[in-house]
Amino acid sequence: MIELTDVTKSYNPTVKAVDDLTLTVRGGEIFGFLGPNGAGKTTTIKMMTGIAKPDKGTIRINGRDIASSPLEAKKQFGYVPDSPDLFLRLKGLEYLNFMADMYDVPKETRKERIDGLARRFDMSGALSDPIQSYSHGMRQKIVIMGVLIHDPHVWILDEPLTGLDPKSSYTLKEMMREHADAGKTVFFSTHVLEVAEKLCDRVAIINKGVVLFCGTFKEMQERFQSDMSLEKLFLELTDDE
Ligand SMILES: Nc1ncnc2c1ncn2[C@@H]1O[C@H](COP(=O)(O)OP(=O)(O)OP(=O)(O)O)[C@@H](O)[C@H]1O
Repeated sequence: MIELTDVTKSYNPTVKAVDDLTLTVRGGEIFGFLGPNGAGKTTTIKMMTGIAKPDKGTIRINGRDIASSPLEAKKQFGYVPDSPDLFLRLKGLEYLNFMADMYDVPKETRKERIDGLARRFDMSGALSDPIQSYSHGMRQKIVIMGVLIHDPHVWILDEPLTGLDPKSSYTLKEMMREHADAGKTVFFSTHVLEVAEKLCDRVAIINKGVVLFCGTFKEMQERFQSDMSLEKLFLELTDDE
C-alpha cells in the first residue's frame, strides 16, 4: 500500500510541481499514474521513493514513513526510474548480483530468481556481456530485473514500458498483473493510455501538480457521462484551453 497525504513540492517560489496531493494505492491493484508532460508524475514518484523531499505532507509505503523510517520504507519497494543511471562497465550478471547483495537476497534463491527473470525477459544469452554493449531496451530490462530481484512488495515504475519490444512489454504487463493478483501493489506512470485502459484497476490523472481524477475507468466514464476512451477523456480533462 502507498499512502500520500497532502504532499506538496515546489522547485521555485511561483510554481508548485505537486500541489497538496492525497492518494492511496491499495494492495491487489495496478494503479496507473497519468498526466501530460510536466504534470508532476516524476516529482511525485521521486518523493515516494525518498529521492526528493516534499515541502509538506507525509508518504507511507506499507505503513512505513519514507521521511522518518527511510530504510524500512525503502525495503518495501522496488523502483524503476524513467532514465536510470547504470553501471555500464559491469556485465549483466554482475549487476544483478550487485543488486542482490544490496538487498541481502540469499545465495540459494538468487540464482533461481536470476534464471527465472532472464528467461522471462529473453536475457539469458546476454548476462555475460557488459551492460554498455546492451541496446536501450536491454538496459531497461536489466534495470527491471535488478529491481525485481529482491521480490519487493510494492512496485513503483516510472514509464517502465518505454523502449521495450512487444514481447518484453507483454511479459512485464503479465508480471504486473500476477503481482497485483497476489495482493501486492503496482504503481506505474505511463503516457500510453491504451495500455492504462486495459491494464489498470484504477488510475489517477494529474495536471499541473493537481489530481483531476482518481478511480476506475468505469467511474471516469460515469462521472463524465460518456463512453469515450480513456485517451479522449484524458485529453478533455487536461485541455487547458
Ligand atoms: N529538478 C527540477 N528543477 C526545477 N524544476 C523541475 C525539476 N524537476 C521537475 N521540475 C518541474 O516540475 C514540474 C513537474 O515535472 P515532472 O518531471 O514531475 O513532470 P512529469 O509529469 O514527470 O513530466 P514528463 O511526463 O514530461 O516526464 C515541471 O514544471 C518541471 O519543469
